[in-house]
Amino acid sequence: MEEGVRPAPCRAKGGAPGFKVAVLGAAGGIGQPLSLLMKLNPLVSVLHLYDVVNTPGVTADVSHMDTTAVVRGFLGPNQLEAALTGMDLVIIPAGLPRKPGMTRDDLFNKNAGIVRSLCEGVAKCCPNAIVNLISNPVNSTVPIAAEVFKKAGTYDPKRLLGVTTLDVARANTFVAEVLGIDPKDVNVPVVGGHAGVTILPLLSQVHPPCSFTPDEISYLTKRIQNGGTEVVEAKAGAGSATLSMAFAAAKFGDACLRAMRGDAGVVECSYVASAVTELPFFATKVRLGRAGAEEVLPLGPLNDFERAGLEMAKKELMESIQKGIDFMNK
Ligand SMILES: NC(=O)c1ccc[n+]([C@@H]2O[C@H](COP(=O)([O-])OP(=O)(O)OC[C@H]3O[C@@H](n4cnc5c(N)ncnc54)[C@H](O)[C@@H]3O)[C@@H](O)[C@H]2O)c1
Ligand SMILES: O=C(O)C[C@H](O)C(=O)O
Repeated sequence: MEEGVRPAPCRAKGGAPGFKVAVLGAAGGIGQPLSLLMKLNPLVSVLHLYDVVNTPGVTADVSHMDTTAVVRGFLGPNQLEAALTGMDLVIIPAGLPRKPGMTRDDLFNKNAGIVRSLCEGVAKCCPNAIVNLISNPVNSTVPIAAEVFKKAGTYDPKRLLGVTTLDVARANTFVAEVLGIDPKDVNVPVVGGHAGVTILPLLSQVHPPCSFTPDEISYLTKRIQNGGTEVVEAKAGAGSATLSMAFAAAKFGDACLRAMRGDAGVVECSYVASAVTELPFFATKVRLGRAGAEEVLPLGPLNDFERAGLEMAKKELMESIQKGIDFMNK
């Protein structure tokens, strides 16, 4: 018979410098590869993995990677407070994913309550943590989180960031394919929100500067807006983007940590409280700093096609934002 795992007779290790990061929903399709990627991040000294199922196994597995971060697992609501206490960065991919035929908004009824309870935990146990919110529908879950923090008296708009990095990753990939260059050399700002027409790639502002034919603009805009659905349909009922999302979340989390360390010039697109439009939340480039989204950058010059897209995006976004706010005030 195999011997059980006994506590190691180890000598005390001095706390490694670095940040304490929690992943909520760590046993899920995104959560598992995201936990692996955060365990690889040298800026992370402590990694807390929380879920309502399967965290003991995921934690045992990830903790055997010989990288610096100390990994601890937490299972179920009774352990949420322990998972969150002392955290600097909380990444939230908890909640249901889409199946073919569903919109992200169809997830609202299940995921709104999950995000509310997790954010109540953040407000109580680590009110100064920076929150990276992934759970869909992001256009509504970020306003829900803001309302939770307002009710708790802990709201700092700079610290609440909706993760739209996957839209940028897709835009960079598809644009690079059309231009025949390496995606790592491409940067496409994607603004608005994270669903359908609210995902607005600014192809007039692509770096390196380039121009597209009307056909290319139409193809690229549709493909970027439809990227999530492309994966949902390809997975045919087995969920939505997990691996590319874990990659994108790890990239965004790393940008937040570098900025928290004091690195200058860290700029990423994110869905945040914003005065760039008349809407209370909007995704644009933001400059990240020690306190989170320290500066929300303007849209920059838009062409006629993008201006028309912006109007469509704002109409849908307004409804999604209001739905989130209403959920918290009913
Ligand atoms: N922002 C984005 O760009 C983006 C991209 C992809 C997916 N998503 C969203 O991310 C979410 C997760 O997707 P997934 O594919 O990992 O789903 P999944 O079902 O594989 O995993 C979700 C995990 O959340 C856990 N969970 C459920 N309720 C919880 C709670 N109260 N507390 C903690 N954990 C809880 C589940 O147990 C599960 O392990 C979905 O809402 C999906 O739509 C967002
Ligand atoms: O499309 C989804 O439902 C998941 C996610 O929002 C994505 O863009 O891949």
